[in-house]
Amino acid sequence: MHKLQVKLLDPRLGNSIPLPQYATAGSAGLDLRACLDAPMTLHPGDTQLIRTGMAIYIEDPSLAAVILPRSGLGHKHGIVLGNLVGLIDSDYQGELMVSCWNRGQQSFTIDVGERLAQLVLVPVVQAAFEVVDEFVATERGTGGFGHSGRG
Ligand SMILES: O=c1ccn([C@H]2C[C@H](O)[C@@H](COP(=O)(O)OP(=O)(O)OP(=O)(O)O)O2)c(=O)[nH]1
Ligand SMILES: [Mg+2]
Repeated sequence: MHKLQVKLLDPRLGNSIPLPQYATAGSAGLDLRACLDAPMTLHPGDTQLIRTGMAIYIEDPSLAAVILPRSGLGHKHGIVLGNLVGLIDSDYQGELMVSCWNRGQQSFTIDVGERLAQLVLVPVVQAAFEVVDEFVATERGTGGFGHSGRG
């Protein structure tokens, strides 16, 4: 298991609000919880930046983290991310924030400590551009955006 430095920025984290954890042995994501002072209602179309009460320092530039929606909240309640996906840089040391967007038709109340989104650690390959005049030809070439047809 990879070690990840974490700062607890809210005294409730690890006490009344559990620290994010993998729900099962095979889980890819750590559920991030809403560090709210009181329940917050998101009306249809609303977006709010919600604190998680914690900061991580990934440190290794060959890693990053992504914040993804939880499928149940997104599918059943329309609660997804205002930025669709959050990308956490390896050198970011600030509080992890979740942009919460109610894309649904009904208001939704986020409870204090509710699991809102999930954090997934991912490998990253940083690239250095090498400018060329021509690429080695491929079968696809410049075809894209449905070039290979449907079905
Ligand atoms: O959902 C998110 C997305 C980003 N971040 C933090 C970590 C990330 O490293 C930093 C910057 O994110 P990003 O590069 O996506 O945003 P930007 O708009 O390009 O801001 P910046 O100019 O600070 O890079 O904000 C979050 O806490 N939550
Ligand atoms: Mg950026």
